[in-house]
Amino acid sequence: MSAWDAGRPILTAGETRAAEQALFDGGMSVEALMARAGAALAELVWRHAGPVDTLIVCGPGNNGGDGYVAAALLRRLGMTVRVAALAAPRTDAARHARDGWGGAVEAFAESAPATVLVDALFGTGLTRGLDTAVATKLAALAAAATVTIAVDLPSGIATDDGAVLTEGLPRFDLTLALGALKPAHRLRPAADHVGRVVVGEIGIPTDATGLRELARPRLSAPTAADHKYSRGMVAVAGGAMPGAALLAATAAQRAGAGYVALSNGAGGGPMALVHRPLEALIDDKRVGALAIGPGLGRDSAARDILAVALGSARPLLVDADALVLLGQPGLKRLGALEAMAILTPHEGEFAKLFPGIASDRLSRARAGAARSGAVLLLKGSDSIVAHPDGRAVIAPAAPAWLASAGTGDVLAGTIAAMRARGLDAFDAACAGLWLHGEAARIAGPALIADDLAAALPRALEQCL
Ligand SMILES: NC(=O)C1=CN([C@@H]2O[C@H](COP(=O)(O)OP(=O)(O)OC[C@H]3O[C@@H](n4cnc5c(N)ncnc54)[C@H](OP(=O)(O)O)[C@@H]3O)[C@@H](O)[C@H]2O)[C@H](O)CC1
Ligand SMILES: [K+]
Repeated sequence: MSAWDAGRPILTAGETRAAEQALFDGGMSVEALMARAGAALAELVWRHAGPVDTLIVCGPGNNGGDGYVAAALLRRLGMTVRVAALAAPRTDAARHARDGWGGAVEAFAESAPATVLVDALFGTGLTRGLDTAVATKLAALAAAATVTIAVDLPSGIATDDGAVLTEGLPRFDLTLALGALKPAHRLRPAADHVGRVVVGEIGIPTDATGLRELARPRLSAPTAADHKYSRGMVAVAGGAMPGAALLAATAAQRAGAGYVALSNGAGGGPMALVHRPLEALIDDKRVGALAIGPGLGRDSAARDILAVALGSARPLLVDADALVLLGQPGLKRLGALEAMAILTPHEGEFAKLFPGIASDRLSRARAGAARSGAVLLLKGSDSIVAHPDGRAVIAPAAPAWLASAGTGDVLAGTIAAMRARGLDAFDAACAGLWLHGEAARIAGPALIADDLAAALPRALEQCL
């Protein structure tokens, strides 16, 4: 199974509406779908919070409708549940749901807090930030609650680009994503507000998605028929700063490559690391991935090394300094390569390589991939892998301890190992990214890049 198929689908607001419409066209009513959403919400509240007093705040759209349905179901279970409305329902389905609740509806502005707060104010239909009074009240209700649950999305974040449109928005404990994840559940800063995300299956079709969540890769263990080259041969083109290239090379070894060679190294590193000149490596057809950038430097020698790498037919991974040196002519050459390359910029490198692409991170990653003809991994706490064909994968937040020197070099080496073992450029970037995040979890607080490389085998073990 490819990394693409394995990941959970992520739908934008528009895609969610289209998917729901497909159900309606097939004869399902909005009310029936809302009944499923409300049942999923009631079950979540019941299971997670138990029979404690609950306040469900409902907005005017179908997000509010889900809240009324859940309120009626929870009342039937004997729970003490109150409903407060920000405004009267504006859709037929939401009106129908409120009628089904039939109980008292408090005014949102005057509602008293409860142990459990359920936010059903706005979901995918939010078009702007909350009014200040609404935002202040929501924050006060959340602060007074023991458990906070958001329906589909915390009210006040944009569904598609991860923007937080509302100041003082609470951080929820739990979010029930209806039908599928949305980009805001994974893109920061919105993702900082969703807490644990549970997907409530309501039967909407998700096959048409171009976006998925990063999934654990499935990797085969070596068999008796394997030898060091069949397990993947990685070349790392070193330069001015040997430590960074050494980290990348070590990571490639620890990520399971059978043979790793480093050029321009200053010696040192594991005994199993082979030191060979770049010229000898680029003509070696057994090299399944050539990583360039970590420790390369930006001087004229670095430019020469990059030119040699770009002239080779080996599958390339371009990182760090090499991204900065690449420039527009280099980008053009990348797109024309036989083997699809992988670019791994952080935001700063991305901005230098793709001036003028100013948009949200997801759109930027996709535009960079399309413009370069390469798989692009935009690094950050919510890393994104984009394919030139438009597909993209978002990684769940990785440990913030990763913000430390050399961790990017480890990522480059890890991805190179995945590419050399035979994965295509997109799957290799996804697999490497997953292993990197998992290694960080294993390495724990105050990790340094060396620990990360050392933790890779245990991360790899989980994929076999
Ligand atoms: N579509 C379905 O059949 C189902 C959807 N589900 C749930 O529904 C929501 C999406 O519902 P929708 O009605 O499209 O949108 P919302 O409930 O999120 O809100 C739309 C209304 O809110 C107004 N609005 C938007 N932003 C604000 C704001 N900042 N302040 C005040 N009012 C706002 C908007 O009106 P405007 O014209 O003023 O923009 C709408 O009246 C989805 O998230 C699911 O929870 C069910 O799951 C299944 C069926
Ligand atoms: K909500």
